[in-house]
Amino acid sequence: MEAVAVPRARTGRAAALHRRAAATATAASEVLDETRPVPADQRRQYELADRLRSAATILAPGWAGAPLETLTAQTPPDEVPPSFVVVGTAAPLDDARFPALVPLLGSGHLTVDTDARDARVAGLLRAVLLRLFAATPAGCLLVRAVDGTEGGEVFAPFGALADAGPLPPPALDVAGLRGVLGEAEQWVAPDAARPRRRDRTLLLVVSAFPAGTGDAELARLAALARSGPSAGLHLVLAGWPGTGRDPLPHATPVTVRNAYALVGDPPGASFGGVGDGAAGGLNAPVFLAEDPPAELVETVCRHLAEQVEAGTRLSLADLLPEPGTQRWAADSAAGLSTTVGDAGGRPVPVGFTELTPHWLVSGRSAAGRSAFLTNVLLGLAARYGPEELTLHLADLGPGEAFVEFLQTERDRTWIPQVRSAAMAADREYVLDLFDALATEVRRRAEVAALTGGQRFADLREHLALPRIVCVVDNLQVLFGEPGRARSAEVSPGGTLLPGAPADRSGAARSRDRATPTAAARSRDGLGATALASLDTLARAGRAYGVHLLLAGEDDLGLGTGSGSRDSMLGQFPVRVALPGGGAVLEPSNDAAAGLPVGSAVVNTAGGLGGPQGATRGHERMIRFPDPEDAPTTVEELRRTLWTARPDGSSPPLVFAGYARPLLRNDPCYRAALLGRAPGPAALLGRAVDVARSTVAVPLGPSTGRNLAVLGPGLPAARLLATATRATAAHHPPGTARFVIACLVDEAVPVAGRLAAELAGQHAVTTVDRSGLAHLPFLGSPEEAHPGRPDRSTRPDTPAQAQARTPAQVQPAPAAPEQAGTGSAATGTGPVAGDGTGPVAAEGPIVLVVFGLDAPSAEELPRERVRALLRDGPPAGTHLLGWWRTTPSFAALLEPDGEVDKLAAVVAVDVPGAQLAGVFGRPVQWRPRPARAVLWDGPDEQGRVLVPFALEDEEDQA
Ligand SMILES: Nc1ncnc2c1ncn2[C@@H]1O[C@H](COP(=O)(O)OP(=O)(O)OP(=O)(O)O)[C@@H](O)[C@H]1O
Repeated sequence: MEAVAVPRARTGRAAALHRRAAATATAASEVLDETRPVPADQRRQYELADRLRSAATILAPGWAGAPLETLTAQTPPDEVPPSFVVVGTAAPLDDARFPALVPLLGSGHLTVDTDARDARVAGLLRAVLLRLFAATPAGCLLVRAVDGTEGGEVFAPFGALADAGPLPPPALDVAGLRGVLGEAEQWVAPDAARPRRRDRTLLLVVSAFPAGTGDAELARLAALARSGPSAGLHLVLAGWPGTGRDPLPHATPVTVRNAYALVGDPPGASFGGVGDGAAGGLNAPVFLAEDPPAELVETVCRHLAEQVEAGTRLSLADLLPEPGTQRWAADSAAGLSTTVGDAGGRPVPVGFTELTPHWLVSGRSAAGRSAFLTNVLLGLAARYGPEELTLHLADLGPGEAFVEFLQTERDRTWIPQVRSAAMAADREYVLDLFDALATEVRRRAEVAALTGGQRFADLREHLALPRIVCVVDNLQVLFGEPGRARSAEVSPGGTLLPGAPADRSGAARSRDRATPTAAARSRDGLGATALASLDTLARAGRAYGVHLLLAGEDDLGLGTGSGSRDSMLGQFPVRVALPGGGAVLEPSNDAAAGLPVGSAVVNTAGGLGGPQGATRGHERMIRFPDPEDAPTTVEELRRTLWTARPDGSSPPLVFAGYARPLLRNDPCYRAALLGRAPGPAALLGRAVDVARSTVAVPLGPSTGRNLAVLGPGLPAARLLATATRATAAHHPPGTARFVIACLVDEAVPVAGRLAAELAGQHAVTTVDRSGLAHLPFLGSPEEAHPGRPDRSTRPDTPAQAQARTPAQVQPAPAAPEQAGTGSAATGTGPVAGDGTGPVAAEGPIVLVVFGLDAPSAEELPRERVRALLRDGPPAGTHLLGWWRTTPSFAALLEPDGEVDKLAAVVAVDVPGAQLAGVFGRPVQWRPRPARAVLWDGPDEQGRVLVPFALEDEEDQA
């Protein structure tokens, strides 16, 4: 019984299980029926699949939709990005299949409900990315990826695209996701200043949302989805959380099932067709696109990277406003902004505003610093007119800089925003530039105070106030040793206009480079003064539209790398690190390591770094073009801007540290020749300053209005000769008398030429040493004033002197070569005291003596020379003298006497230490070629000047 009962029971249980299974199957099939595509009429399915296959070859040809096995890395892209891309194979029947296409680029987005931790989804993403990259012309598709899967390897096969730019390494965490969102938001933000390039598309791909992704990020994605398609932004989001959240706007949703996937309706359309009554979506199961072979992905990416590198070389035009946009349309009230380069296909703008007032740019020599600066300046000049922007440019390094902006001998156009420019500038020039800018800041501050403390943007409503950008390159020289960067004394161009470069050729940019040394760290007095001025200017300038762009090597001598968060450096939030320029970033920020030429790290947070691998909103790696590759663009831009310059614009004031000014071109000299000088003066050269002032020693009728030239060599003698020529020009021809004595052999040619040249204009008498000793105003008291007590060392009046001259002054030599030092009488010159030349009878007398320190000069009693210096000028006699040794001049000073009671002193090649004895205080000056320093007046700190070159100086050398 028992044996029978058991099978029965089992049978009963089996029957019950069967019934239950049948009921489950029925229930399951009811559920599945709701979702599984309902098989339609078979024949129709075959026909439809056939038609859809044909349609797919048209809608998604080649890389967009063809089977991968039919494609190779050499298969070319289409001319425009594909509108559709295949996501899998739809199979309404096992043997009726067609490619499942979705619209993406140009129209919408794609979401997948499952993330890439499911290998099929990872494969789908790689397949879609591969197809889109390969189907789009190189450089037109930019992808930003977020990979929240463990290990973050979903996009690893695309690594070759990282360096080239189209697909930077993916963001791996939520901070990175936010960075990518920020970038995408910028992409869609309407911004007139940098219109989007219409030939580029940004695709944001998320393989899985990183841990910590919250509602805020998802909401930002939804907002991007709404505005993206019309702005060229598209999203592919795997793991898009569907539950409790609306579908992503404008997206085609893909839902992954166990064996297949379902493709929902694309935005604004239905697969089912009108009136089909289907629940929506493609009415067929879709087998997702398979993971493409890794080698194919790598080959395609390598190929693409090469094309991007070669084919999308940036050109200067990419940084300028699009052709056809209105010139100088931008307003600088709120700030200036220009495109400095390109980050992964996106233009990168950087500005000068109150928040980012000043920039530091660093790069080693030949790192493209000039190229970067030129791009920035041309970009600004193209956007902001002269009423919005003024530029001051200075380069402390040797060589010709900023030539693109200035007049040359061959091309007289210039960039009209440039007010001043200096190449191979002296440190004193930059100091003067800072002073001039500080004065302008004070002026603006005063106006602001008068108008009730208005801000810059408001002030502009009352006043024409351009923003000012001051660029100083090779700033480290300012804090280094004086003269470290000096290279050439004479202009390489030889026949330069004063201060004008010979041409704008690239060859002129090859420089004799100065390398900063550790010694540069110890600032001298001038360096310390410069730093203090810079500090003041940086702080005060930001609120008044005065901006600094400081460039150079290493830390620019500012100590940025020391870790000190100095508050002055805090005024420079924008840091640009070119190759070798990582010192302007925070020490822990190694973003600039290994940069190639033509790229830079642009950081707007004072060089601060951020989490490794994360996309940093405040930092971009950019590429920038070499403007030398686009000479025509530069040329056309300069000409266009110059043509549009406001009426009355004058060219920039240019200082070229390697050039020597010529007397005949000097404006004060020309004015003197035309009788328009304010008073007699000796002109020495041009100051090392922004205004390019002529350095003059007025020779009025007051005590001590003489010139003492100190210096051991011929440059000092030449300076004396030129100063004398200039003095002569201040007197109408024939109204002055020049008495020239040369007591040292080496200056004989210089003195002779001078005498010959002046003889055509004035009475000139050349005397030797004994003639000098017997001059009425220098001789012994008895000789000078017979019968008069020697109170005074006052010389004869000019009339007295004139009365005595024929007897006591020897005529000038017949030819310059004959001017000598040995004999008492030296023959007759073309103009002499014999009344045969254009002789001045009553005019001032200028006594010019070369070599007042010579042993023969000892015949001149010191007290007589002193008296002449002190009392001669009121009586119309001025001494212009050259002392080769400083002590011989210092000996003329009375104890506690002030030098300015005797003469203005100009030193050529005399170290500061030797001058202390003359001025009674320490003098900081290291002589350098083609520079002199003038002290004229009791409080004079010494004015650095470039002495005039003699026209024939090279012959004489
Ligand atoms: N974006 C670029 N891509 C490729 N080459 C570049 C780029 N910019 C500049 N160069 C080239 O690099 C070299 C150095 O450029 P540049 O003169 O601008 O450097 P620099 O840093 O100013 O040099 P230095 O200050 O030492 O004179 C030049 O031959 C220039 O043509």
